[in-house]
Amino acid sequence: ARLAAARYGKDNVRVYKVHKDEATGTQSVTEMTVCCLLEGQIETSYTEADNGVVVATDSIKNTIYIKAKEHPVNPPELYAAHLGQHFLDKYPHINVANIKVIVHRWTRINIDGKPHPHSFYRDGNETRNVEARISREAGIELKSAIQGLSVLKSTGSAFHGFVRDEYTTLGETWDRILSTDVDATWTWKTFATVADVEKGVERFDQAFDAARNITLKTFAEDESASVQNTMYKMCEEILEKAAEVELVGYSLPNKHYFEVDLSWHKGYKNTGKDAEVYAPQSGPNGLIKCEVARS
Ligand SMILES: O=c1[nH]c(=O)c2nn[nH]c2[nH]1
Repeated sequence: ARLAAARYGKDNVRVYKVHKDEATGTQSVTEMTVCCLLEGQIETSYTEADNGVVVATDSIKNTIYIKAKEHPVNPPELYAAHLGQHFLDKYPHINVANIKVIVHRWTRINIDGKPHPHSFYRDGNETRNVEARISREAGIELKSAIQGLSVLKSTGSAFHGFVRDEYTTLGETWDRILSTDVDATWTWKTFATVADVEKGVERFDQAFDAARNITLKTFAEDESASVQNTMYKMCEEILEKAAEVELVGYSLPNKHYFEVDLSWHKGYKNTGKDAEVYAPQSGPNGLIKCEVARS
């Protein structure tokens, strides 16, 4: 037998960092969950119980906190780059750091129309994520994402003209509910160094805001002919907006809402154009995926 692949580290490292603006007294908070897995000349720790090559996962966990103290945690793309590069700089035998940063939402509370200086609420399970691969050989590869942004539209979605054969029971519709949990990713050009990530660092927040706004606007305004076509439009717009992004992807569950026929009860009309009461389905669900490149 031979070791075909290996990476190890610490997962589910929860980190919180507060920024206190002395001038205004306003405090800002960031909460994230970090996974850091290392690759390199570590084979003998698996094959020969040689722990001399092992940077303990406990030390990796410590490093995640230390780098959060030393460096900004925003944007998460920059924090991930600093954290990953540390392992290559410190340990000659470590050649790749795989890092995932999941940033949770703490949205500032508005009290009587005024933003509160140090109070926040969790507005949804939506997260902003970064997956980074920092490699001695290939440089810094960053993939940013929005996950868990649940959206629904009560009309403005159709699905008809699809294959009809002896396997088909689904009726055509020109007016349906569309509901999904957005999982959008955008992959950046490769950065050679952390300095290159840092130069023009505003690109990351700008791309996140653009991706989120484009997703919501296109979802709301597109007279959707299918999930496929609507998500493709989102990809095109994000590519247009973010020059240094090379690839955009979506993975969207189609969370079905079934009409409930109530005609057996006093002849109630509740289907087609009279449908008001529906049965939201937990499963099965459609799952539509795509990746769109610049050209
Ligand atoms: O938008 C949709 N795309 C599909 O491929 C599909 N299949 N059933 N319903 C569907 N809705």
